[in-house]
Amino acid sequence: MSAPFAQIEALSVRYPGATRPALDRLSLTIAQGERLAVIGESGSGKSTFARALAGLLPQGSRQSGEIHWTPERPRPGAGYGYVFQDPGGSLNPVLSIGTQLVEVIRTHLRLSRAEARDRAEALLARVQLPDPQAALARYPHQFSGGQRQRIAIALAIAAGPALLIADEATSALDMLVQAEIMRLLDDLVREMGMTLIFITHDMALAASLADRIAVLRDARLVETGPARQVIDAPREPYTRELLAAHVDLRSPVLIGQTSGGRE
Ligand SMILES: Nc1ncnc2c1ncn2[C@@H]1O[C@H](COP(=O)(O)OP(=O)(O)OP(=O)(O)O)[C@@H](O)[C@H]1O
Repeated sequence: MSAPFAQIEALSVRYPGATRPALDRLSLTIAQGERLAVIGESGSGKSTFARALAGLLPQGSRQSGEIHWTPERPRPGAGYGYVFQDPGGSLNPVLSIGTQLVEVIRTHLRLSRAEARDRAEALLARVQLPDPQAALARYPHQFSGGQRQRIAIALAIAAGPALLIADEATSALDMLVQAEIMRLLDDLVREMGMTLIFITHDMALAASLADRIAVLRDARLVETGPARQVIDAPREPYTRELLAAHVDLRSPVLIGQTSGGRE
């Protein structure tokens, strides 16, 4: 394994007023540049794990255990970008796309307004948004769900983060659009050398995109290993159950098989 990016030791999280932990003594090492898929049923703690890594837990949550970051804890912007399931989580409905991108870019990079605008347009082109120049002047509601997610990705990567966290980034989208967005994320992660942590219900996506898979169940990490090994030879009965529930897993995945333009 290459150098560690985050060494997580016995990480537990309890939300305010909750009787049970949402994450229970999770230990895991994330390598620099790896693509880690976190899978598990609804409520198993996947988003809690992602939020804890990003320091985005709600106020009053109790977190214990340790996370050792190399070289240091990533901050929003150049440290990490976060893509939420609902692009509404990242987009401000009352500001134009250009204003939002330029603000993020200027907060994190020393660029003039004109340079930031050029970069914003280039980012929109990179996430394959049609007519990026015109898109800068538009507002979030003027785009489809898939396009909004592309814009949210552009915002998340605008400052060139070392880590990208994608929390069910495609599950609100139809299958073909999902595949296109995941392919885009895959390309961006390779191009920019980012570490990727992506949360999904979808074993097929995890199998096609991840180097490693972590399986959560009831707040605990039940299995982790190289993606192929977890898929082909799961150690835990629970992982086998998850796999069995995905009858389509061994059929060809959509990533790499679609062409743009479905949004
Ligand atoms: N803000 C919160 N306050 C209290 N409890 C919460 C909060 N967010 C999540 N929980 C609880 O913590 C547990 C883990 O939730 P989490 O959202 O991490 O699961 P998940 O695996 O991401 O689920 P999903 O796939 O449905 O998003 C669940 O029991 C959930 O109800």
